[in-house]
Amino acid sequence: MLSDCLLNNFRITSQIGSGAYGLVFHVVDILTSREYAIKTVFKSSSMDEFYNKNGLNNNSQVARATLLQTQLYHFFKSFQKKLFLPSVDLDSILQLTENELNRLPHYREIAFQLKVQSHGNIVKIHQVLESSIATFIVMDYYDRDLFTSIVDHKHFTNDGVLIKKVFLQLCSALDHCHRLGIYHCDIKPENVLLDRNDNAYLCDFGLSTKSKYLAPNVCVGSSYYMAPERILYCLNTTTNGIHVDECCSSLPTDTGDIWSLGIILINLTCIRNPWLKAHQKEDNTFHHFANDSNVLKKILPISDELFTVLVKILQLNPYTRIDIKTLVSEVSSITSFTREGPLSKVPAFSSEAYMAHIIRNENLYLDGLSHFAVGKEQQQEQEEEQEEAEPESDIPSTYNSDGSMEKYEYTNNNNNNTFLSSSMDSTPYQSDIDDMGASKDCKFQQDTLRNRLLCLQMNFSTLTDGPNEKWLPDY
Ligand SMILES: Nc1ncnc2c1ncn2[C@@H]1O[C@H](COP(=O)(O)OP(=O)(O)OP(=O)(O)O)[C@@H](O)[C@H]1O
Repeated sequence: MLSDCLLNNFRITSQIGSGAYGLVFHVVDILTSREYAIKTVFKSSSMDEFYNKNGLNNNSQVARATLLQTQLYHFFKSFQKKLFLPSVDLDSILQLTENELNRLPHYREIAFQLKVQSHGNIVKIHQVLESSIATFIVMDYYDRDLFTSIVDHKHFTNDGVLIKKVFLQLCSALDHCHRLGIYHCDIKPENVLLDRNDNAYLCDFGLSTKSKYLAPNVCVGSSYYMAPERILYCLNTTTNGIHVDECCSSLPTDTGDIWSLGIILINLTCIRNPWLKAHQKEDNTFHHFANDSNVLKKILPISDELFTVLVKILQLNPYTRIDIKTLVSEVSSITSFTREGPLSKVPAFSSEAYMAHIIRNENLYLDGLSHFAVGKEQQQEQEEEQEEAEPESDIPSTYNSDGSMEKYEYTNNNNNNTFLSSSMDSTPYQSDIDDMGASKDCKFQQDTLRNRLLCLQMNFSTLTDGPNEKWLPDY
């Protein structure tokens, strides 16, 4: 419905996702032909107005997505399908105070992602465009998510090295977020994207928080992946293993993310979830696991080695859960994921292989090196054995012949200091270039468009002050 609509220099080609408050589109930059994803986050005030005006209730997810599409379509249509919107200076979003973020909750997601996106395994935001009904977040585009890749493409069933690579990259990204005081709180395969070389990128910071501690039973996240203390936190030491003296009004947030990593490790190795939710009263399987962790070995085809690691992750007591650094080290050195089949034998990562896969987080890499130095000879032997056993054609095509990965080019997008603190009217307006698609080869018009976009960069204060106040939702 929205295909062929133009948003600045981005042509919308298709819708690729939808969530509670927004829609995600695949777009192509008509100036560079590069692909991007644009996440459209609707302002709740404009949503409420729309629902009220049309006498609708906004409970169903499908109904919401359809209504969001309709609302956006009408918005584009009123500007002849060509919107020209100002971009918000990214640095100014990073400077927003807690008060300002409370007034603009959808900017919290953007601010947190901007804060951590220097890490190579986190989806990068390039621009934020503002309009009266929604904020448009321009991000790098990846055509697969981890869920589709695991479940539909069965991409990991035969490749233990790939499992390690993706999982360790994810650990690295999360460790980076935690070091910067950002806790994701919605780690799940749908929120991990993959590029053509099977590198992982964490996205959707919509539920992330800066709170180092959360109250027990704060139900945040997605049910399969949520830690037990977020669902049902009870004081009974005999059923949940948490010592009474450790029960308090708040529990660490980071260990909740680590629990979710454990479920993802099960997804990657077994293509299934262990339980529907970590609720002892409502989920029988989880209830049995809480009483005896050996249940995991009965319901999943996991090796003893993987079982040992999983038990350290899926500790009911958030204080005794494994930390990310140890987790990285243990998963790196694992030699079997399953009891039988292609994942029953996987190579332990040498320090070189580890470096090639996890180079994106220097802290994690440098601190983890000592672990690999010890067992290096043994690992070399294992690798040689592996080489002998496997024909060269079994090496995934995403690796170079020496086993290393293609270098990821990270370009820093800190060119926003060119913004003008413009006091212009920020109402979206139609582009005065008649057909931007047809003007692709015309350098003059391209330059005009570029200049136009540059001039339209604005400081956040221009959105929150004066005449632009009308863009702010009514909280
Ligand atoms: N940068 C991207 N590249 C490609 N696809 C993306 C990108 N960002 C998001 N998507 C797709 O859109 C879906 C929804 O995105 P996202 O999770 O950010 O939105 P959301 O509104 O927070 O959704 P939810 O409410 O389900 O968490 C993702 O699961 C993914 O499939």
